[in-house]
Amino acid sequence: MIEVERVGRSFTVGRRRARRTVHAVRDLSFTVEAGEFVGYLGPNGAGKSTTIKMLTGILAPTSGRVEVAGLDPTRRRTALARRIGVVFGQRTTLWWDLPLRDSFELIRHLYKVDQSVFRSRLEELTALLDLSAFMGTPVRQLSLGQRMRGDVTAALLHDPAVLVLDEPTIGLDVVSKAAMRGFLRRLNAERGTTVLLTTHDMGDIEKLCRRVMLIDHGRLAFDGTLDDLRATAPGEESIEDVVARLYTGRSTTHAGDGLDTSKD
Ligand SMILES: Nc1ncnc2c1ncn2[C@@H]1O[C@H](COP(=O)(O)OP(=O)(O)OP(=O)(O)O)[C@@H](O)[C@H]1O
Repeated sequence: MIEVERVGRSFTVGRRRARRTVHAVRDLSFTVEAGEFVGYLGPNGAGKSTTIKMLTGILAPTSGRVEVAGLDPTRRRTALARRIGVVFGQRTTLWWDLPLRDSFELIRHLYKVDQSVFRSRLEELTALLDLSAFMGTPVRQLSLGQRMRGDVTAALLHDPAVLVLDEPTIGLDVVSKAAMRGFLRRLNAERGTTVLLTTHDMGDIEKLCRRVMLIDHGRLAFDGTLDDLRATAPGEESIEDVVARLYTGRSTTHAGDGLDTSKD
């Protein structure tokens, strides 16, 4: 469902003499099969957002090949938009001044979702995400948790095969977080939606992901199951500590995972 083959993305920053190249993503390869729920971890600045932008067609790779749901994201961005849903927890894709209901209606038009499909999908998502109390509320007046549920709904109205989530639980209280996780788990288990999740919340990873990929300095530093991840640091008690070890490069390499924390 997602194929990333030897992908690199660099940026030129600074002016004149201060000009330099930032390698945000380097020689990155991985595959995500249909129906998987994969956590995509990495410290700040590791290259997660850059990867997501390449998967969704916002950025073109400098080198290598990306394919999502059978399409090249950069060349077929519009076609791809019908097959994937994207949620950026830090920003909304909804219209700030419009009631939630109207934002959904606009999305229906943009994605050309059939009216009857839209109605039944919205009804289902409204029930699952408990939206009815604030459907008529302008997005600017929604709480963060309500807005996030609205954004997730917006990303799923066209029933995409792939859902890419960039920090979907950021800032949510424990109850809202649990509800969001429960919803995502069901979406993956019952509808078979493929999910790629970026988060700094290890609770998300433990509760949702069987497989975890970890990127550091633009390179894939780990790809394995949650148990494999724990096995990289047997002495550590929590998954936070295990991941912190990997981030700081103090961990010993887990057999076959090719941990690489070099900073060249
Ligand atoms: N448009 C850009 N121009 C220049 N440099 C960029 C650009 N976008 C990203 N970078 C750089 O690329 C590197 C990777 O950034 P990216 O946003 O992908 O990291 P991230 O893993 O998503 O981090 P965070 O967890 O903080 O969101 C960083 O060094 C960042 O400064």
